[in-house]
Amino acid sequence: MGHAPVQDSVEQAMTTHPGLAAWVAEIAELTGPEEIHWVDGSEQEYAALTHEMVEAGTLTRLNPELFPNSFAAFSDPKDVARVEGRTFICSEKKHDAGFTNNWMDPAEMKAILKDRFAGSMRGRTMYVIPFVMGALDAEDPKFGVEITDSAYVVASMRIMARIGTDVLRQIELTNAFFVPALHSVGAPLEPGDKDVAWPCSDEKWIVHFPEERSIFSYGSGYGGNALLGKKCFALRIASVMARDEGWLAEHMLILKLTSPENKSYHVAAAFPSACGKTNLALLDPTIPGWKAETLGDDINWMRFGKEGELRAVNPEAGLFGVAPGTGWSTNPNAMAAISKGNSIFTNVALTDDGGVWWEGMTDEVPAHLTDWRGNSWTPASGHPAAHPNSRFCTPIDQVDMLSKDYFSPEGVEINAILFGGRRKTTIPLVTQARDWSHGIFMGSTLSSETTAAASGAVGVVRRDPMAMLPFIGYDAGDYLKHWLDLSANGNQARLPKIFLVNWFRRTSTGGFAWPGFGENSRVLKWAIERIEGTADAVETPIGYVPTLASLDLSGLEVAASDVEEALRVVPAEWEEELKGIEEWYARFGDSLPAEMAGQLAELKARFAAY
Ligand SMILES: Nc1nc2c(ncn2[C@@H]2O[C@H](COP(=O)(O)OP(=O)(O)OP(=O)(O)O)[C@@H](O)[C@H]2O)c(=O)[nH]1
Ligand SMILES: O=C([O-])CC(=O)C(=O)O
Ligand SMILES: [Mn+2]
Repeated sequence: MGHAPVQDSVEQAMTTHPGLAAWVAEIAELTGPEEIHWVDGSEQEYAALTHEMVEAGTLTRLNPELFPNSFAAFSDPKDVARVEGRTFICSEKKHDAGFTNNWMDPAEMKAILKDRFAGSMRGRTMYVIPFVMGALDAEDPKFGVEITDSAYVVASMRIMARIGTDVLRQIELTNAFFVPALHSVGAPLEPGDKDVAWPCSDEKWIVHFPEERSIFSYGSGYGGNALLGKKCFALRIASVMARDEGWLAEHMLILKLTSPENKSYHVAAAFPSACGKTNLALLDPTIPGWKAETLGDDINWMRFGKEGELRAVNPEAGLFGVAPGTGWSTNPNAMAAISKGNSIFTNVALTDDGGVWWEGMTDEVPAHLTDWRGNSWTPASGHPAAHPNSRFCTPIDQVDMLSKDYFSPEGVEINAILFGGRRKTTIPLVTQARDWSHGIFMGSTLSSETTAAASGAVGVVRRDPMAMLPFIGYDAGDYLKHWLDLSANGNQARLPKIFLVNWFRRTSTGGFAWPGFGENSRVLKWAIERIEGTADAVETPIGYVPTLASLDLSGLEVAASDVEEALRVVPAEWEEELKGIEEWYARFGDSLPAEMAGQLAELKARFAAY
């Protein structure tokens, strides 16, 4: 049963933190691994782990001349995305999970988890990963420890977060609280069993206990299901910490823009999964004289500073980006970062010379590939070579345009917040909110067509408040109230201006009305000119929309009529939209803040008078 070595390793006292030592011993006893490995985060350890995974067939080493120190992994075809239907918020009271979350009684859930995790690591190594989200020298560093039986998770966590011995020593030194995050792929090995390249279970449980701030993830090895510092901690658990401690944990990129006049601004933007955060975060502006630098591409922790200004930090250390659509023409900054190597790719296609490829990477499609399922592929195969949710996992410090402020624990002052979704109709390219409260309303009614980032149907319009629908760790109405209450304490004159954007509107002939990507710099320029009070706009019932002349379209090879289509406010479309918003707000019941109900009533009144 391997119990003796487990006890030995625990007693070799890898930590002086009594709570951590006890938790590790308890989990080892429950899950029964063959050995325990305390992750030190070193380069040697990474080299050894990736080497072992290559030997085991979990990783393919890429051609070092193309992608140095880089690997490709291929998941089980049933384990390719976050599983929202299997994700739970187990608060003591059902109401505290709200209508947007799956809930189960904590005691009932604990019993199920205990049963699933019992013996779940048999025949495997149990890794203990101390990690911190955000800076280790932050005023109040947010620690976690992930226990996992997946070496792929260890290697990926090393890219995505600060992990290892330095973090462990700091946890011990300050006797810090840490979020216990337990992960198992749920595929124990019995003596004589041969392992598979991507072990996982058909049954998946992604479970959060917000009151005790703990995470249990069973059955999946993929992305946000398994790299527990990311969505589970830095959004779901952190959103609850943020509510209790007076800050915000958001699904937002952070971007710094500098104008030709050398004035700098910081933009935060919340778009649902696979709706353009990484791309906007790594923006390559097409308008002359503007400079963009990135601070973050997925998660943003914000708090009010001493002067009541809203400050943002990115708690992550890597990019876990959607591969398809990331190419030299659309996102050269991401491509340059990836090309430096030190990356793990998951579910992309392999080229015959040992590199990787995905749809949209190059204009020219290779004549032959090995697709993500390991089959020989040609352009005639009739299906994509890379999975639509295939990902690159790359250290953020390989991004040439990384702002030096990324490393500052104080973060940067946010001047503008964008909310955006993927909508074929209705939502204009950009709309400025009338004021802060109206901006929160825009965020609370944000909608988007579903994508491959979560399992389930793709292309269905759903409401996604602040792009946080799958990530709010408590009641959604209380979450809106928290935004409103918190910002009331901020310096009102310095609150960011809020904008709603949609890069994905279609023309009547079906194509994208707006070219997107680097051209989105034109929209950001307009937003900044609105902050400065210099750009024109039309006041519509939904907010301020650019006049055609107020957008800088110089050098843009797009028909003015397409841009006009992108900007239109069509009352018939809004009649439908208002119905959707009403249905959405009805679902909040009593917990909808009155201020938001008031915003909806005002919007309806403005349309009635339009
Ligand atoms: N048409 C169009 N497509 C875009 C634009 N920006 C991003 N995309 C595409 O949208 C998809 C997802 O973009 P990402 O930037 O990776 O999305 P994300 O929000 O970071 O996604 P997550 O990592 O899942 O949170 C990719 O296929 C992109 O090519 C744009 O401005 N216009
Ligand atoms: O969590 C993941 O698997 C990837 C991601 O960033 C998202 O879905 O928003
Ligand atoms: Mn994301």
